Amino acid sequence: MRCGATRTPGAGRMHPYRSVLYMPGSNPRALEKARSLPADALILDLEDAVAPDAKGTARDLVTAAVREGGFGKRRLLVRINALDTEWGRADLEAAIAARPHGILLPKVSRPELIETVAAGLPEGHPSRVWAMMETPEGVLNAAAIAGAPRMEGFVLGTNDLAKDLGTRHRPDRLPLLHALSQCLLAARAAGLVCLDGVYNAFRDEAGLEAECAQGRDMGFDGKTLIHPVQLEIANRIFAPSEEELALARAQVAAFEEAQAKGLGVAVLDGRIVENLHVETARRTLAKADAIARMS
Ligand SMILES: CC(C)(COP(=O)(O)OP(=O)(O)OC[C@H]1O[C@@H](n2cnc3c(N)ncnc32)[C@H](O)[C@@H]1OP(=O)(O)O)[C@@H](O)C(=O)NCCC(=O)NCCSC(=O)C[C@H](O)C(=O)O
Ligand SMILES: [Mg+2]
Repeated sequence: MRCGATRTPGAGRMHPYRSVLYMPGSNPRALEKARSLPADALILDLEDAVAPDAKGTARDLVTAAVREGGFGKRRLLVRINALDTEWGRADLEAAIAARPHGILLPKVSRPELIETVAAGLPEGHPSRVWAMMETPEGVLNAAAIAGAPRMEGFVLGTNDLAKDLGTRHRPDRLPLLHALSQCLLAARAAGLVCLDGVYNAFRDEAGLEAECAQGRDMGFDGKTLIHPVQLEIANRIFAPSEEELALARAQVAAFEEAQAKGLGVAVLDGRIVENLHVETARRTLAKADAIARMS
């Protein structure tokens, strides 16, 4: 999907990630409901959404749900507790045994953590590694983390990041923009998926829509979400619009026509269309196809 990435895209890159819904692993009703919700991916959470005395139950529920399946084309990530907590090692072992699409590690600050987890995945194991980017040290090490083995994606943890940076929450997210951009740069350089953080006020539709549009314009693949009511907005904002698709088709057609005449550049409505624009156009069309395949 990310044709401009410097690494050959894996199968995960061909999947849309417009909407990625967290659900507490301790909530069987939410786990069941998730099988029919219109999310591109799900994060079955064992970390912050789960109270300490429910950690063991959540681990059992989540791994049973992954094994049972029934989630259709939705990709499944299991977010485990940090390996230096009392639950982390058991979570990792259980997640490896359950074989979700991705194992999401919280509060990743250094590439060595990814290397350790990747080394524990048996040869040919299907799970890829994902990193929560939510500590100042992690953001500073983003390129090294992105380049670590088995990595497939970054998830921005904007709540933890704001806490550690001491920033205030602002609608324009100005205090976080440097960190968001740095993680995006690192992810793109390594050909990874990159997902924006959550919008906490889940009943505030206008606020969510604005933040999704900002994340989309920055280049994120999609938004992480905390409540099903947020799905429609993320799915709509992160999908190519009809206007974008029409432009993409026209650019491809104009360029192919120019090429047939032996030209390297086309002109469409007074603007040049070069190879690189066609690459973007084809990516837009491929994204729409991938979204269509979700239903
Ligand atoms: C925020 C919530 C606690 C609200 O829950 P609730 O009051 O139950 O909401 P509703 O009554 O409106 O729910 C309506 C129905 O939808 C289901 N539901 C609710 N949330 C989810 C969900 N996330 N996934 C699936 N289904 C969900 C309810 O079960 C109801 O179903 P029904 O019975 O059929 O009517 C709750 O939404 C929630 O717990 N959300 C997830 C919170 C979470 O995961 N937080 C951790 C991730 S965020 C984070 O950690 C970010 C990062 O690390 C950072 O640092 O930024
Ligand atoms: Mg967090």
